[in-house]
Amino acid sequence: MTIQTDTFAEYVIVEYRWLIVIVALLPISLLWKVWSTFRNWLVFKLNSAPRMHDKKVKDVQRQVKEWLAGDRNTRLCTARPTWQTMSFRHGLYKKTSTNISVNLVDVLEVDTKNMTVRCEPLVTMGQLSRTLEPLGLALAVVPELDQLTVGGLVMGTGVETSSHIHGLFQHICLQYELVMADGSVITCSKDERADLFYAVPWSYGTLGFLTSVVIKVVPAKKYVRLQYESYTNLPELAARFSKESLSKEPHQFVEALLFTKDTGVVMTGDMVDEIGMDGKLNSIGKWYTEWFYKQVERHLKRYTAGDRQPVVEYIPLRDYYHRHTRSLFWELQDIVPFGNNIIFRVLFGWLMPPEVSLLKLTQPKTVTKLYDRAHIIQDMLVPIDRLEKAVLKFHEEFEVYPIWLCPFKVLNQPGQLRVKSGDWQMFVDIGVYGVPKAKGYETVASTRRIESFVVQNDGFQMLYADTYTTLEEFRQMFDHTLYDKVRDSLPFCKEAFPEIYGKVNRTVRK
Ligand SMILES: Cc1cc2nc3c(=O)[nH]c(=O)nc-3n(C[C@H](O)[C@H](O)[C@H](O)COP(=O)(O)OP(=O)(O)OC[C@H]3O[C@@H](n4cnc5c(N)ncnc54)[C@H](O)[C@@H]3O)c2cc1C
Ligand SMILES: NC(=O)C1=CN([C@@H]2O[C@H](COP(=O)(O)OP(=O)(O)OC[C@H]3O[C@@H](n4cnc5c(N)ncnc54)[C@H](OP(=O)(O)O)[C@@H]3O)[C@@H](O)[C@H]2O)C=CC1
Ligand SMILES: CC(C)=CCC[C@@H](C)[C@H]1CC[C@@]2(C)C3=C(CC[C@]12C)[C@@]1(C)CC[C@H](O)C(C)(C)[C@@H]1CC3
Repeated sequence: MTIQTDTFAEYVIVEYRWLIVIVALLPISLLWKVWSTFRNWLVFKLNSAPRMHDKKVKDVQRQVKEWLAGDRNTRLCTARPTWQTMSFRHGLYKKTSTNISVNLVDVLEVDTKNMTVRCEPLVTMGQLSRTLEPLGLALAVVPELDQLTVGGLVMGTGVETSSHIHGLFQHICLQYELVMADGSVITCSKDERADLFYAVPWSYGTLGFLTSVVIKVVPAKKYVRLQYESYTNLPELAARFSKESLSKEPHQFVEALLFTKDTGVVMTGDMVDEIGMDGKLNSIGKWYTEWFYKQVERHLKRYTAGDRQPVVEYIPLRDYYHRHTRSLFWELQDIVPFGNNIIFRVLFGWLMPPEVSLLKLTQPKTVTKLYDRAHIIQDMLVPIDRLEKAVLKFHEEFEVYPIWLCPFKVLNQPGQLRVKSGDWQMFVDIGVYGVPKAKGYETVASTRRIESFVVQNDGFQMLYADTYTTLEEFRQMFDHTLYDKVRDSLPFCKEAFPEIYGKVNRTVRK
């Protein structure tokens, strides 16, 4: 890790964090994975979940009604411990609010006729892709870290390399079932209580408690045929990336990784059932294989060394979906520096990655301090025509590589996201995760400058990471018109839940 430390103690804690990870976290993570995989399998096989669902929803209602009957001097939030979530920080509001246990963890029904899956909010992406794969199905958008939950992705947001076709996670959700602040259970969809349906995404649990979601699925095939095209010039890379994202007949998956300001690899993929003659099988999910982004970097190096042929590979579908899980994008290299070493991979690779929740739970204060000072984790979402300009601005302020680029469509629907005109607008997610090398980098000031760049360019920010915006700026970034109207109309809603900003701003997150 290239972070500078002030004291020797800090140095030891940071440099040897891997020791704690190897000795304690990986074995505990393994036990947890074995237990939860077995439990999910058993519940789904016994098909007990649909019968239990109503009972579990009633229990959520009971808790809300108890709060209603009391003095109501606290607000409500889910009881999911903040260390278990995929957000970067711990939400302080959990300590001061009444915690409602929404312990709903099951896939309820796969409807192959209507091509939907109904599931409960704590179902994870890994669990869903594992359940759907044997049925020849997949979610239309599979946010790639497999500990992400359906509830978090609905109430926050989810984006993936098929989002240039299907939109964000919210755009593949067809119906929500919620327990409201008055204790009632309601469902909403585009045809039933449409205002509520469109206000739920990005509401961060401030309208009601989600208890089930109906999500669109698509037919799946065995492999993804992935083509890697390397570039050594940003305008050319940006042009190729945009053209593919906006094409009338685009590839099913589009993604790019930038390794410097001027070099990167554009990846386009399609599902196929057979391995063609133009490429080899690459099972990137196997425990001994090199981390995915390192493999991509190798293609770029080969290209700059003079081998100009685009490379084609066939990747098993589920391996593709979870391609960034094993290395948590490139965040794990700072925590387990030798994690990608061949000997480590062969011996212990199957234990990776440690559970993010356990990493969060055991994070020493010193590490938090260092991440505050010298680490950036942000996903900024800007219209795709600003891609080049945005990369240059990110380079100036952060200089962090790799940069993740993922195109996504925002449908022109009511809600928190603004679209200029037409039925939809194409955006790009620019993900920066790592240690900034830019001269004069200062976490708050640099992030504030990027935030205002994003607002000026009609973009917005993912809220699992830190936002330093003021309430006014936040309301400028996200359209609150429908959200405010819905909150005004829902009984007890304002008493029960803070505004979104009250749950995501930096001062309520530790
Ligand atoms: C007890 C145990 C023993 C294992 N032994 C071996 C072994 O001998 N050889 C071996 O190859 N693997 C081994 N693994 C790892 C496992 O086979 C692979 O990680 C597989 O991808 C996990 O799939 P899953 O659905 O069982 O688990 P999951 O619970 O879905 O995943 C386990 C972890 O692997 C990650 N993961 C899941 N699928 C993928 C994927 N396709 N690509 C990238 N990451 C993924 C997830 O992020 C998760 O953290 C072992 C795992 C366990 C729990
Ligand atoms: N590829 C991608 O798209 C990625 C997305 N992310 C982000 O990660 C987050 C998801 O992480 P995850 O750990 O799954 O979710 P979290 O537990 O962090 O939940 C996120 C928010 O959703 C609310 N929420 C979750 N479940 C319910 C429910 N049943 N009812 C009401 N509110 C609920 C939470 O409310 P409360 O605070 O009350 O618990 C919280 O405000 C999202 O913000 C997502 O954008 C992160 C990485 C990648
Ligand atoms: C939209 C997309 C694709 C987002 C990808 C986000 C990932 C890079 C994020 C999600 C969770 C995340 C914030 C996390 C971390 C790194 C970046 C992650 C993995 C780490 C592991 C960094 C190290 C920290 O000590 C700590 C353990 C708290 C966090 C946990 C969450």
